[in-house]
Amino acid sequence: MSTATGTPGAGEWAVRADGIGKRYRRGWALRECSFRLPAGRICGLVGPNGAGKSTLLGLMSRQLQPTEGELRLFGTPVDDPAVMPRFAFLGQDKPLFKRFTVAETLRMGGELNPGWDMAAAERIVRSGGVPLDARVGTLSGGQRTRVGFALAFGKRPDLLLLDEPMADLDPLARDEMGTLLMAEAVERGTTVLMSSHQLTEVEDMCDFLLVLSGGRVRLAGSADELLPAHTLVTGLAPDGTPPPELAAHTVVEVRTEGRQFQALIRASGPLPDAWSVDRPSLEEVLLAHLRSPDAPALYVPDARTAEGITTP
Ligand SMILES: Nc1ncnc2c1ncn2[C@@H]1O[C@H](COP(=O)(O)OP(=O)(O)OP(=O)(O)O)[C@@H](O)[C@H]1O
Repeated sequence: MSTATGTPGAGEWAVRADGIGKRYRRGWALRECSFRLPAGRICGLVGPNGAGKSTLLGLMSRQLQPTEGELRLFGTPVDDPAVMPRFAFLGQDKPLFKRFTVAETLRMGGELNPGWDMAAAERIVRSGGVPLDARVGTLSGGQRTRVGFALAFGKRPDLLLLDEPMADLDPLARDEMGTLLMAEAVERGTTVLMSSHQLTEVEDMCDFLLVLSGGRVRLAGSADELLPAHTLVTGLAPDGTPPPELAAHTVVEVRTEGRQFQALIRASGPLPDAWSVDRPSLEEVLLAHLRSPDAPALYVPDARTAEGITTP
């Protein structure tokens, strides 16, 4: 609920992280992560291998405990058992009992989860033509993923945490599961946080983005705001080096090829007329940030916690 002042109430943030960090024996996997994710969004969690995505999802799904900082789901601290019914987690390996039939698996879901929606779970399984009497061990990877989705959605979570759940699917099954995921999430207003290395999938499905690199947040915000903040500029680099005028802007990435440069920037003022200016695609913005892990971070206001995060 919004308050009278229009400030969102605590429950409107599906996730709120204040300075969270996670240290393993080898070192920090996540450090000083502060962001918030508004409820009802489909958020892509993007970052190179080892960026900390699984660790972050592990903290949110209570499989790991933060070393520092505070994490809240819908305003409730994540270590409070009251958050348990509010989220469901689905990872790459689906922990299903191979000897159970699909029907038995869904029944077990019902026994473990008080608000279980058997009709929704069966609909997801049936729409993929997965026989209810088949043993889970005999299903294909794609069919098992569908059963995993049925278990996750049957729980009727407010927050669905997905750690590359579609990585083992063929393009057709991926597309089907993506459509199913969006339809179910939109119908119920479920917040989804989904890690993926497939940038086109992120571009197609997600309206909010969280980009991690080296255990830190690099981009956080709605695609609608992050995208227009970036500009792709191209121009001449006569001596093979980027022009000094770039220094007036926040440069995410600059590349030169022969006597030309191309840069993804966040413009701080007018650009030289000699440069050609384009709007980048979301994939171009994401790729540039993945290639330039040290580029200055950007949080749009909705994603910013009250703590002073400085953004260029
Ligand atoms: N159980 C663990 N013990 C020690 N170090 C770990 C453990 N899990 C992850 N790490 C380290 O923490 C860092 C972040 O790993 P994490 O799996 O969270 O990244 P990721 O973004 O999910 O990567 P990927 O895209 O490869 O799945 C890496 O350096 C990794 O080696």
